[in-house]
Amino acid sequence: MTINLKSAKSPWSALDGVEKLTLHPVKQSFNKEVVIPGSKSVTNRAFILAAFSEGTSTLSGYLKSDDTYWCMETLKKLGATFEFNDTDIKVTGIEVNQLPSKQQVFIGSAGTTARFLPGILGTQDNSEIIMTSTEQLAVRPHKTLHDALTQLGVEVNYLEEHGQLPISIKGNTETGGKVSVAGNQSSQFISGLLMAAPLFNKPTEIELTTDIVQSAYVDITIDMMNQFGINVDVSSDYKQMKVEQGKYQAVNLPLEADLSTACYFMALAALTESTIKINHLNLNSHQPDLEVVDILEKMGAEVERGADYVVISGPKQLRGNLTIDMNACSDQALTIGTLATFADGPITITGVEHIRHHECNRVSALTESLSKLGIQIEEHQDGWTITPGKIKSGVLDTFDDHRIAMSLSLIGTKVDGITLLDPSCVSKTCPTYFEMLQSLGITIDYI
Ligand SMILES: O=C(O)C1=C[C@@H](OP(=O)(O)O)[C@@H](O)[C@H](O)C1
Ligand SMILES: C=C(OP(=O)(O)O)C(=O)O
Repeated sequence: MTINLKSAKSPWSALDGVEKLTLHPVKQSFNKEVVIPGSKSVTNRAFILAAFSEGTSTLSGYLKSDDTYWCMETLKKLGATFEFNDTDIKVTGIEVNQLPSKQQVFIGSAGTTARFLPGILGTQDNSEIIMTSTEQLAVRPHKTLHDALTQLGVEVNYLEEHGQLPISIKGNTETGGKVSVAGNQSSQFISGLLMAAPLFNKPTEIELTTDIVQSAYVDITIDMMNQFGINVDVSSDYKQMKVEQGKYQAVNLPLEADLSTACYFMALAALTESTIKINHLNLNSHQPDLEVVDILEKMGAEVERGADYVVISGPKQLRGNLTIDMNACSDQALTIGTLATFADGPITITGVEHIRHHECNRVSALTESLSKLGIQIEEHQDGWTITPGKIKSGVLDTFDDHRIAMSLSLIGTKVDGITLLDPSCVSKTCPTYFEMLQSLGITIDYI
């Protein structure tokens, strides 16, 4: 019998009990501002690093969503304390080697927690942690990370299916050294090895056997390790990384807004001939989805880049006849794929084969969804060619995938009769997503 759960719903989820919703097209273009919630990627890194730091960190602007809730609950069960108000959270770190001797944790559907935590847990002596998840996360790729941790002396055991969650992780007194690992399935494996590295007993050298997908997420990791007092030595081609032993030190840190979430609002402006100003955006951020600003500009949107904001204004007609390699910012492949249906010529998206192993098989899920709406979409192993055409109304599955739901919702702001099933799956990273659309004047019927 499986100990994994079906649902990642948490006290921070929204739309409890809402089975579906119907969006109504925008009647008139608008000019509005939005403030985007905190970044999932930055929040979960900050929670984990703070939980393994000496002292108490204060984190402001953290994200409240399913992924961050289960990360926090897991760290609390491991001994970290979290005291929070609406904007700040104070995290007091776990004493070295003071993990519970045996503990079971549930991490929801968060790829970040699944890949960032096992290594760190393996640095602590005398403990056995059982990591369980949703069924969705259990079957995503993990084994490459676990094999690398085994090379470094961590004991990882599969409790049900080989290569899947749940796992048990046992700490050891002899850890660290050299490890070779592939980065072409998930950048999160590299981030997880890096975050654990300073806490191993020996200095750690990581050698990459391939390029890294979405490598900017590794930059975010290195940056945040720096902020918590640890330096990483990286070769210019990212193939060699060295980390000396050290202890993370508590910090006071404002956390960045989620640029992946921001993209849906930028896309909305581009699509509806509207103007949306996104406030409190770090335009020097490492978050790779910032590249969408340039993609929208290529598609004809007007962009104003301010010191800490961006304004996107949509054109009368989005441009197509483009081929876009989205390997570096693949969380947004679905967003651009959706916008492509409204362009003036076909758009080909390449480089995103690895998103077949995200929350769902995102490549085939978009093919299925757009085909259902009558759009011509040719699926490739690493993306699609999407040819704009007349779009029908329809009831669309969201595949328990927040990005499928948020991307397909954009179609409903242009086309009558788009209904999304299980809209609360947006709670993985943005529980307030549909409320934010409503605040921009979009009418939504909840059923
Ligand atoms: O490190 C991170 O915070 C993330 C890395 C990426 O995952 P992969 O590298 O597994 O594609 C990205 O898709 C995910 O949303 C967040
Ligand atoms: C792939 C994603 O999530 P995760 O952090 O679970 O990998 C995502 O948010 O698009």
